[in-house]
Formats: sequence, structure tokens, C-alpha cells
Amino acid sequence: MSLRYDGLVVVVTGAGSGLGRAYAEFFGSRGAKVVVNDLGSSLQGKGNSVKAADVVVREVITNGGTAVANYDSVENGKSIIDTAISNFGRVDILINNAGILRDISFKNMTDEDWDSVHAVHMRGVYKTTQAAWPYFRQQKFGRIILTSSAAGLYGNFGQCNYSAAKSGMVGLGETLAKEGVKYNIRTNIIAPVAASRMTATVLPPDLLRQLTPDWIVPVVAVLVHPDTSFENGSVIEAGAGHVSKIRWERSAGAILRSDETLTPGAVLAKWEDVNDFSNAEYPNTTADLVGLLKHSQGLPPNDPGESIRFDGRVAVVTGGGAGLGHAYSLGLARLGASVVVNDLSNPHTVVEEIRAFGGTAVPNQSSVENGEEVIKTAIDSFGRVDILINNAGILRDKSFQNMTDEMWDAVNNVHLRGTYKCAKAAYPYMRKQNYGRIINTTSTSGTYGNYGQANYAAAKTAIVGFSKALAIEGRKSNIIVNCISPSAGTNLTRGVLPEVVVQSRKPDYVAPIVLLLSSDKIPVDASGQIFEAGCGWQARTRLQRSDGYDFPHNTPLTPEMVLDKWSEIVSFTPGKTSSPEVIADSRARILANIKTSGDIPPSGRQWLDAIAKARNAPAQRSSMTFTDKEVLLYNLSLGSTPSQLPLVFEKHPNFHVLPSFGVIPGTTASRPFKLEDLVPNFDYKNMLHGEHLLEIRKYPIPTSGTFVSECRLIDILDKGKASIAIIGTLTKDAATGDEVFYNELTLFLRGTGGFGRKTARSEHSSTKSSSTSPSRKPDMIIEEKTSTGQAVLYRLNGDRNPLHIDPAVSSAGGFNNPILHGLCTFGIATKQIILNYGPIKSIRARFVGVVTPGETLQIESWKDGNDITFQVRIAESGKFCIAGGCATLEQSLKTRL
Ligand SMILES: CCCCCCC[C@@H](O)CC(=O)SCCNC(=O)CCNC(=O)[C@H](O)C(C)(C)COP(=O)(O)OP(=O)(O)OC[C@H]1O[C@@H](n2cnc3c(N)ncnc32)[C@H](O)[C@@H]1OP(=O)(O)O
Repeated sequence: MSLRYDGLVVVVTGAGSGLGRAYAEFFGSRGAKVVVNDLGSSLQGKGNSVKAADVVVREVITNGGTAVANYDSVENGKSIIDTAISNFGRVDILINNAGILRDISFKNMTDEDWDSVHAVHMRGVYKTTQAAWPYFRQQKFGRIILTSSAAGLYGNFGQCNYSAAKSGMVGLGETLAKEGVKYNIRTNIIAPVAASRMTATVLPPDLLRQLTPDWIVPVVAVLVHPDTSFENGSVIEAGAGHVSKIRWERSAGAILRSDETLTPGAVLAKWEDVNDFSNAEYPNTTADLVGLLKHSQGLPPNDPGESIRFDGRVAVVTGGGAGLGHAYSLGLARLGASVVVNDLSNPHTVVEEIRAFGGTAVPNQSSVENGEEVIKTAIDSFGRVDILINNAGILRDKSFQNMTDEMWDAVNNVHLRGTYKCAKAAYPYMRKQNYGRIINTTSTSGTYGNYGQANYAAAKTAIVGFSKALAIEGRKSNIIVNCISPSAGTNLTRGVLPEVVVQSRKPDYVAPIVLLLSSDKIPVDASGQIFEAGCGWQARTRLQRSDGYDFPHNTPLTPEMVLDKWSEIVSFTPGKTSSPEVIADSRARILANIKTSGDIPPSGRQWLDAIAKARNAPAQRSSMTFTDKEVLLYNLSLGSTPSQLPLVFEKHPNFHVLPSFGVIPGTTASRPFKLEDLVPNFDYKNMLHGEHLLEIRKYPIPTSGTFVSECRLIDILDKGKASIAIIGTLTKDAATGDEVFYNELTLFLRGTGGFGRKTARSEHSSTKSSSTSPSRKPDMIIEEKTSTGQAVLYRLNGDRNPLHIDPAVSSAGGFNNPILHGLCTFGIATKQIILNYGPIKSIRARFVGVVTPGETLQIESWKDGNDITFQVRIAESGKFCIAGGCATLEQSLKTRL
């Protein structure tokens, strides 16, 4: 099926370049009418030109499509959607893509840096989407894409503003997904890694070249197609051919008894349980708190654990006048902290309550939007600020359809901007002190989305991204930043939950984990995390990523290819998922695809996976017991004559085996893999011995005994028309345990290539391409004629490959006659080198031409120090059968054989 968009109207914001442009061109080419929105501004949001959108419109039209330009800011979303309505009478698909960057470290970030990013990424998205929403609802069809980013999902240094806004897309998208489902409006969130004007500043050029929008557009094309309604509220990561899905993962957590024994120390005692994901769930809503409460109430009193105190610490609690803020303020003060109780309406009662039990507290009545004022109270009163609990909040719940700008702004200003402002004001003091604990309040309505709370969900998930980014920046100053997602009966929830439920969810049962996160006892690596808590239960929430699918790099990615693999992309197969914690974890997966894909055809992945598995498989052990009979046979099969008594008579006092005997255990050892499972079109008849390395690690070589060998696959390299398998075998003497031989060989597998990326020999292989021979005449040329029965005899050493004896097989393999074993030629050459130069410790060679039994071998050799270079020519034809051979002499053994 070809995915088409005929009759549909697509609005793409920020479509003047990069990813947006690619979207516009794609949809234009597949039948849609496109509104190409672009402000025409430079990346920093300055300047204005109509060119960018016009150029793209012209391009769409030139390619036979239909498009109009719009030059409005997304903050004026209505005008953008009006352009669609006035030109095409409808709007079906909205791709929120526009964005700006204002990267700067948090310490240097200005309010303008914060606000401008949020105006475009958060408020702009809200404005365009809300303008399109009524049309979608009315026509009972709509597709929305929100653009997030790895920076939003995992946080990124220097991007507190951007990480926040991009994380906000998750909560907003999940909420719109829930609200839109009954109108057939699907909202999904894409986290693209693509080279664009925006990423050009943060990614290295080599990488950028591979991260084209072409890897993203087909994924979005699938998500917005009318026939593909399977994803809604999903987060999809895509880049460089890798596509995967992200979902929330929540640990089962620790359940403690919800009474006065629920203390920060008691939570610390259960910290492992809080962070244990072995029985995790994958929620899209709040935990079953009623059940958890019941469980909690049935438990015995809690283990008090370590004592946690805050003496000498100064804490600021925003929204500290009631509910959770009240519980935090009281808890901190009871444990020795000096507390600034911030509350817009009444901080005084809580301050009095604290003072009444001898604690230290001062009130602050500023709005959190004036974070400087809030923090100033701490500095003026106590000279420092160690702990900031951003807790203040308001609700303005409304369906997205009926949400007003005032509702959007009020909620975002208090929750998100307020959190930013207080953190920003406290940060310089915390840096100077080299100490800080910041706990920001998110919500399950944010992380999982909630009907009627688009404003709140966006703000609350934006707080998560902000916290993750700030955690990264703050770490080196010992500033630990975490998020709490509390479930408690407060004035905020009183409006939406029955009173009895509100009562059972005491803020006191959330406060202990928040106090723990505010303390010195929190492990340093517990920064940038989300914890859910309520009713005595505390758990951690993180993102989990499916293994996804890696598309090959040799074929342009199409939506049809993506659709075909969708079930694999979104499959969370146990054992194959990952839990990226930082942006590098996410990018590593995408970079891995760049590294491994090369020009891999679609079917190649199965072979590469099989090879990777075989390479990582443990070596296989096997043994070979031999007597003088095997030794005599080996020596004879390499042409030993009756006159060479030490080689042919076992009773001779100098009876010995030719040292290349080491290839026998090295090549007859059992292999832990089958070549037919690792390469396509494997055929035994087409397998040729390509290269061989033999190392002799111990002299004298026994003439009877048992060898134990361990064989493993080193690699398989795709050579295009063929592939080569590299196999390593280590052999030990079973009697002594000493290493005796190491063999590394390549098998040249004709007709099996083309499944992966054409590779050169990997550096780790010790048989790497043999050296060239010196330009001078050979120092020695030795001739040895093979016998016509040479292969017939040699095969009795163990390699009974019919290629060497059966004319039918050798003919099918493309040879006129059965051919000689490569290792027979190798053995003869080795024998001659040893006879003429002395014992060797290693020898390697490449087989470059076949030998027919009966032909004469001319071994040409050169000696340079301890190295003997050699090549073997077939005297009858003048052709080489071994090229670039090299042996290294064993100096410690002076005697010649
Ligand atoms: C585990 C226990 C296993 C026991 C093994 C037992 C196996 C035995 O029974 C089988 C045998 O003994 S067969 C007999 C011995 N071998 C031979 O006779 C092979 C002789 N060589 C040839 O015919 C060609 O060189 C030939 C066909 C090998 C290559 O020639 P071409 O197709 O012309 O290759 P070319 O185009 O030059 O190169 C393609 C890429 O392959 C690399 N290459 C070439 N010859 C190689 C060789 N001999 N070994 C390893 N790699 C080799 C090239 O470098 C090239 O790679 P790249 O493109 O990266 O440069």
C-alpha cells in the first residue's frame, strides 16, 4: 500500500528549512495541500524575510503539489490555521515543528532566553493546536504531531529552557491524545535527531551529515496517516534510520505504613525498593492509591532507619501555607531547618505553627513569578539557601476546546515559570555554597496526561525536562535536583476528588520522601529523577525505550517501509528494552545505527545479528587424542620420505612431528557455530581456505597425547561477492595445561557476500593481509613436487572435504580436478622453511591460487633478521598459490630439524 494524503490539508510550522521543509515537500508530493509556515527569521528569532516559506512553496508546486505560504509566528497560531481554512477550506494534519534555540548555561540564562524559547515551543504549539482543534473536532478527524527532543526527554546541558519546553510536549500530547480520542483526533510526539539549523550548533559535523530529515519524515508520515490510528499519545524517537518508542516505566516501589513512623529515614531504609524496576509497570495514569493505602495500613510500624536532620540548613518552600507545602515546611522545621514559608495568600499561620514548637521560620508572600523576592527572604533572614521545594501551584482545568489563553498562561506562569524563577534566584547561592537541593513538583496528570488539564500537564512535564537539565548542570556544584509527583489530598485536589479520598491521602505521607530528597543522605546519582508518592507508597518513574528498528542506510526510507516494521518499532520485548537516563544513552543507539548500517540491505540485518551473536558466543571446547600413528601419517602426508627416519620411524631417538601439525587440532576442533546460519547462500563446495596463521607456543611438540582446543568465531566480513569467516582456535596440551598452538584462519566463502557493509579486514585479526615480498631476488628457492595422491593421503589427517577427492564436487565447485588442501601446501612450505632456516614460532600465508595434486611447488624465500618472507609458485604454470607468506623464527631453539 502506498500512503497518500490526497484531499487532506497539512499545516507545517517552521517549514522554511530543515525538517519542516522536508515535511512540506513530502506531503506536497503525496497529494496533500500544504500550508508552509515560516517566519523567515534567523535561528535566534531575529530578522524577518518571506523567502524561506516562498522557496518551499515554489518547490512543492514545481513538483506538482499544492502549497501556500504563511509567515506568522506560531504565537499567532490562529492566523496560520486561518491560512489553511481560507485557502483550502479545512485543516487535517498539524505538524508543530517550528522552534528556536537559546542555548546557554543556567547560571547565565536570562529571563528573555527562557521566555523566548517557551513562547515558541510551548505557547506557540498551544496556539496553533488550539486553533486547529475545533476543526478537527467538527470533522471528526485530526492528526497532530508535537515535536519533542532527546534534550526534553533526558535533559541537556545548556538547554534548561529548551529541555523544559520539549518535555512539556509529552504531557501536552498525552492530554490531547486523551481528549481527542473520541473525535478521531490522534496526537503523537516525535523526538527527532536530525541535522537542522537547530542541531547544527550542538552536534559534530560528521554526525550531522548522516542525520538527515529523510529519516524522520517517513515516521511522521505514518503517524499522521488517516488509516493509521494505532498510536495516540505516543512518544517516538527517530534518527539515522533508528526508530523506537518511549513509554513510562514505574517501579513497584516501597510501601510503608502510613503513620507517624513514616519518616525520611524509613524511606531511606527502603531506597532500594523505591528504585527497583524488576516488577515495574508501564502506566498511563496514577497508581491505584486506594489499594496502596489499604496495603500500607495493614503493615507494621516502619523501621526508623537513619536519623535525618537539617540543622544549619535553610529551606524555602513555595506554596508552603497549606497542604503539601505545609507538611514540607513543618517536617523540615521539626528536623532542624530554618524555613522560608512562601505563600501568596497566607504563610503566617504555618510560620506561627513552626515557631510554636520552637522551630525557625519566616514568611514570604511573593508570587513565585518573583523568585528573586522569595529567595531574598532566605538570604536576608538566614544568609543562605540550601533547599528549595518548588511546590506552589494553581489549577485552571478546562477541556482543550474551551481553554482560554488566560488559563493557559496562569497555570504555566505559576508552575513552570515560577519554578524556573525560584530556581534561578537560588542557583547562584547554591553554586557558591557548593550545596543545593531542589525538589520540583510535577504531577501524574503531567507525566501521563489528563483530560481537561492540557495547561497543567504541559507545565508539569516541562518541569521534568527542566529538572533533568538542571540536574546535569548542577551536579558539579553538588546541587541535586529531583521531581516529586505527589498524590495527596490538598486544596488543589479537593475540587476533583471525593472528600473521603482527600482525607486518606495525607500530605504527611508524601513529605518523608521529599524531605529525604532535600537531605544530605540522598545518593548523588539520584538527581534528575522523578518519584511518585502517596499513601505511604513511593516509587520511581523513568522512561523506557523499545529496541525499535534499524533501517538500512543503502535505501531511502519510505513511509511504507516504516509501516511494515511498525510492530517491531513499538514492541517492548522483555530483555530488549533500554532505559536511557541521559541524552548520550539515547544518541548512542542512533549512532550505533550509523556505524553498523553502512549500506546494509533490508535482509542483511538478520545475518549481521546472527554474526554478532556467534561472535559473542562462548568458545567451544573439544579434544583430540593422538598417538605416533597420527604423527607418522601427518609427516607422510607432507611428503616425508623413508630416508627421513626421524619423521617416519617412531622408534627413532629423534622421532618428531613436523611443527605444522599444530594446524590439525586447530582445524578439526568443533566449532560453536554453523556457517550456513551466518551467511546467505552458503555452499560447502564454494568454501576455500583463504589464509592461515599458525603460532607454535611451546616446544617440543608431543608425539602422542591429548590436545584440548577452544574454537570461536572472530568475525565474518562481507567482501561483496564473497564473505570471509575468521576463526580462531587455541590449543593446549591436556597433560600440562600449556598453550601449544594458536590457529587463526580465514575461509573464503564464495557467493555469500552482499548482506552487509563491504568491510576491509578488521585490525584485530592477526592474519591481516600478508606482507609483500622483498624486491630482491629470493634468497632461496626450494622445489618440492607433490604427488597425485597427496590430497588422498592428506585428508586422512582429518579434513575430509570432498572437494579434495570427489571430481563431482570439485567440478561443482568450479575446478577441473579435486584440489589440494591449502594446509597441505602450507605444511610443505612450513617444512621447507624449518628445514632450511630453523624452528619457527609463527607462520602465516594467503592462498591465492589452487593447487592440483601432482604439481610442483616452488617455495621462494627471503630472510631478514628473524623474519622469513616467502611465496609459493606452481612450477608448471608459474602461478602463485601462496602469496605474501611470513614466518618468524624461534630464536631460543637453535637446532634445525
Ligand atoms: C575451521 C576449520 C576449517 C577448515 C578449512 C578447510 C577448508 C579446506 O577443505 C578447503 C581448502 O583447503 S581449499 C584449497 C586452498 N585454498 C585455495 O585454493 C584458494 C586459492 N585462492 C583463490 O582461489 C582466490 O584467491 C580466491 C577465490 C580465494 C579469491 O580470489 P578472488 O575472488 O579473485 O578475490 P579478489 O577479488 O582478489 O578479492 C576479493 C576480496 O577478498 C579478499 N581475498 C582475496 N583472496 C583472499 C584469500 N585468499 N583469503 C582471504 N581474503 C581474500 C581480498 O583482499 C578482497 O578483499 P578487499 O576487497 O577488502 O581487498
